[in-house]
Amino acid sequence: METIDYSEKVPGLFVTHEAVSKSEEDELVDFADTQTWSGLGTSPNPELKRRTQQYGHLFSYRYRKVLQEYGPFPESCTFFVNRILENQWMQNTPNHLLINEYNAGQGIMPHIDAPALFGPVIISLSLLSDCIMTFTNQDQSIDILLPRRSLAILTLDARYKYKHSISKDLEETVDGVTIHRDRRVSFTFREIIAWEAPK
Ligand SMILES: O=C(O)CCC(=O)C(=O)O
Ligand SMILES: [Fe+2]
Repeated sequence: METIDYSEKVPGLFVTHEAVSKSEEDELVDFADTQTWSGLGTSPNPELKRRTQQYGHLFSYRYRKVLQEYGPFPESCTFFVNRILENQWMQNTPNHLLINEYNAGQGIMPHIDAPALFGPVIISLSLLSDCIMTFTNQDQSIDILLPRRSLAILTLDARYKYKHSISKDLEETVDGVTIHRDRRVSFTFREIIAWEAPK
C-alpha cells in the first residue's frame, strides 16, 4: 500500500494504492454479484441509471433521506472495515456501504455527497477497472487517476468544496496515462450522521 497525497491539487484528497489484493478484489466483487442489484428500474432507487446495492442503511436518492436501518455489513466486507479502522482512513466505523456498478459507458454526474447526512470522510474503493475522478470547484477541474484496487479518501475541501464525477468516456488520459474503462465496481463507505437534512 502506498498513499498519494493530492492536497496540492485538491486539498484533503488522498489515494491509497493496492488497498486490497487481487484475491480480496475477487472476493468483494464475487460477493456483490451473488446479491440483488437495484437501480435501472429495480427498487429501491429504481430511477438510478446504474446498478447499486446498499448495506447498513438504505438511502433514498429520490427523497434525499435515509429510510431504513439494515443492520451490520455483510461478513465478506468485515476484513475491509477492520482495515479502514486500523489505518484510520475513517475515525468512526462506517455505517453505510454503497456498491456502485459502472459498465463501460456509465458514469456519475458532478455532486457533493450530502454534507448534512454523511460524515466528514468519504472513502471509495475502485475494483475491476481504473477510472478518472474529476474534482470541480468553480472554474477549476482536476482529473485524478483512481487505479483499480485503490482507495480514494475524500476529506476537507475534497469532501465539502469540490464536486466529484466520473465520465462516461471509454478511454481517457490523465498525466499522460491513457486508461480504458471496463466494468468498474466501487465500494463507498460513509458514516450516516443524520437521517434527513434539517428543514
Ligand atoms: O464510484 C465511486 O467511486 C464514487 C461514487 C460516488 O461518488 C457516490 O456514490 O456518491
Ligand atoms: Fe459521491
